[in-house]
Amino acid sequence: MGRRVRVRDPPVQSLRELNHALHDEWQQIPQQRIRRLVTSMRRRVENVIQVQDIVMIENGGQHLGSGSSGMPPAIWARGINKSYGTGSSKLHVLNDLCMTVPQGAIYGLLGPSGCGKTTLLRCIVGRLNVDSGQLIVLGGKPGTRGHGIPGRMVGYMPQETALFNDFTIGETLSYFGRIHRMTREEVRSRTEFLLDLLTLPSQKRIVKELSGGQKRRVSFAVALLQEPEILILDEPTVGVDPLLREKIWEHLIGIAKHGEVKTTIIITTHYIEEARQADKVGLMRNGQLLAEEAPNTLIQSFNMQSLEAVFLKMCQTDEFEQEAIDLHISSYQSQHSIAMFSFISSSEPTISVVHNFYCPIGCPSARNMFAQIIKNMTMMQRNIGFLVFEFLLPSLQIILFCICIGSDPFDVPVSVVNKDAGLLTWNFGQEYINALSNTTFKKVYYDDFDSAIESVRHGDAWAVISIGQNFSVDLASRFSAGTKISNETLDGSSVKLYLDMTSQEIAIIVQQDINNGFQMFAKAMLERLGMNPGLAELPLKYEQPVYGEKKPSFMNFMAPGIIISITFFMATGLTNTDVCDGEERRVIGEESSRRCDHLSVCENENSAIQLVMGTMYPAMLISGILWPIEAMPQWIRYISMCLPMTYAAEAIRCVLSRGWDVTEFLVYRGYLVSIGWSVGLLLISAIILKVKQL
Ligand SMILES: Nc1ncnc2c1ncn2[C@@H]1O[C@H](COP(=O)(O)OP(=O)(O)OP(=O)(O)O)[C@@H](O)[C@H]1O
Repeated sequence: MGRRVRVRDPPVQSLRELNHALHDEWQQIPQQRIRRLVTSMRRRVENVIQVQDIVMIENGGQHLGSGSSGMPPAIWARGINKSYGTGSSKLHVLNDLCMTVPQGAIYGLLGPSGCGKTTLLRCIVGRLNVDSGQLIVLGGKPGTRGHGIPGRMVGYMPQETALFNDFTIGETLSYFGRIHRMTREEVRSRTEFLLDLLTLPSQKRIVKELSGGQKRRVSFAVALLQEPEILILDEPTVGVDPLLREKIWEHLIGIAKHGEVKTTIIITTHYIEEARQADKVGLMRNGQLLAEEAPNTLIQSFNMQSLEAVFLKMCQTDEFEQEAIDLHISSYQSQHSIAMFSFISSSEPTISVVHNFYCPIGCPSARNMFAQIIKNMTMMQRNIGFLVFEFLLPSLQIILFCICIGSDPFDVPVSVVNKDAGLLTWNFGQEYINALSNTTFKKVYYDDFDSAIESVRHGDAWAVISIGQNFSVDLASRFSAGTKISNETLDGSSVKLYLDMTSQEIAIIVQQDINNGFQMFAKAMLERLGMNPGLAELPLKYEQPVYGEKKPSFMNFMAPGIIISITFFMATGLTNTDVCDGEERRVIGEESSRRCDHLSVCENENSAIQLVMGTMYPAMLISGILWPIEAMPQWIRYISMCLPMTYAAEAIRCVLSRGWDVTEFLVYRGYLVSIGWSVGLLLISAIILKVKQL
């Protein structure tokens, strides 16, 4: 066991001195013990410091009431943890992180790539919930209903631009203005100001035609638009030239220090030196803040020339030194907290970079819905091709469906071989062939049987109708000889048919019309013999159908399913337009993705479309849209009973074919099942999105 470590109240003048003192002492001690000590000290510090305490501490133990020094911090985080994934793939990103951002301060959040800066910002704006610890933003927990975060109070500029590519700059700002309930006049004057500040081109320019840097500036303008109380900027100066960067910083300092409402700003940047202009910087590594000080204090403490050097020094320290620094900060905080917070309160108000537009989870407000409608209309207007695709193409599909589906085949080529020698003046073979429909069949005559069969084999005809040499004689015998008729006569009086059965629809029509032709021929024969032609008919009588026509059409069966499918595809296409550029979505993008369940389980719109395509066709098949469920195996029928389209298609079929109204069970069941599925999927989407946010 190593020596017991007791953190005394060392008479040190600076963090650096404390670090050295502790470092020397701890070199002898096993690292595991130091880790435990660090954790325990942190807990003790966190336990004693609460938001109210900070106010007290900042004022040297006295509550001074209102005024800048008496204000609680804009952001206060203690011991927050956040991880992604579960089980062995769990990734701890924020580890017991503590952070204090005073109101009206500019706070530079610095750290190597992947250390968790964006994750922290997402927690602050309420896009992610922390796993544990306390996080208070503007006096409340982010994401709490009615708190305003996410919402108008916070402006968030994510790393990705997250803009609507087909919008102009002006339309983009108007859209977000509507979301934030700004008046037209407010939006107009802010637009003018921001275009000038950020040296953006004309507001009529379309976003997708802008350069990368210009897009980022539009994104920045969106974050500044409603003059939020907290502005969070995730690398806002990437791709921005030094002059403009300077101008942006001037503006940030202006709104943090001189604005009517002092804005708190948190800014992440890879240009470390620009963070010197911040009131306070947080140096982040491995999900923790190694230091949180004014830039100059840090530089002096570490005896370095630049903030970048301090940053590098801290990042290059090995694991042991890292923990020593953590420990000295913890002990420093616990033992010198009054001094530290006094420093904070005595410093000028800081700026932190925030920038967000997220609405609280739940139903979008009427205002937001209105903004959405305007946005969708603008997008459609801008994209005529899309409009045609989404609305005209489905209509065209329905028209094409009606034209192409359901009619009987006609002009079907059949090969005829008639060798009938006839009887007296009659040639029954020819008369039978004449009785065959000239609409359905296109008769091609052959002299020999082999050539006729060959024509079917080559795909030139769908059937061979072959009539033997003694057909007339044998047929006459067949009708007159009664029971004494021989098999040879029966065979000779038969028309031989050789069909290509590869197309069921054509084969059925060919067979049906060949039978009908024979009945016509038989009736004509009986009439000529002075007998009742009705004798040629089957002793079955199909009366007027209860529903539908005597000759049903396949189209009538298919139409309901096709209407449902097309409607579904239209809805899919429309909801996908809500997705904006970039992985991050601002307010409305979030809400629209909440609305469509397929997006809630997919990372992006392409995988959502693939998922829709992949699930849509099996669902259509099983729902009895293309073929009756009654013709499917029993186990498939059980599945189809669980699918929404089955009931919807049946309901529409009942309305269209049977003329039923909504009071009939099968019709209202279709509506109820569809509504139930929609509500269920919506709830699942909301839950999935909520869980993803965790
Ligand atoms: N949605 C997510 N699911 C799983 N892991 C994630 C997710 N988002 C971020 N991470 C991981 O969390 C860690 C911290 O990511 P984060 O984006 O917060 O870092 P960062 O400090 O902002 O990096 P950079 O400066 O490069 O933007 C990284 O290892 C990243 O891969």
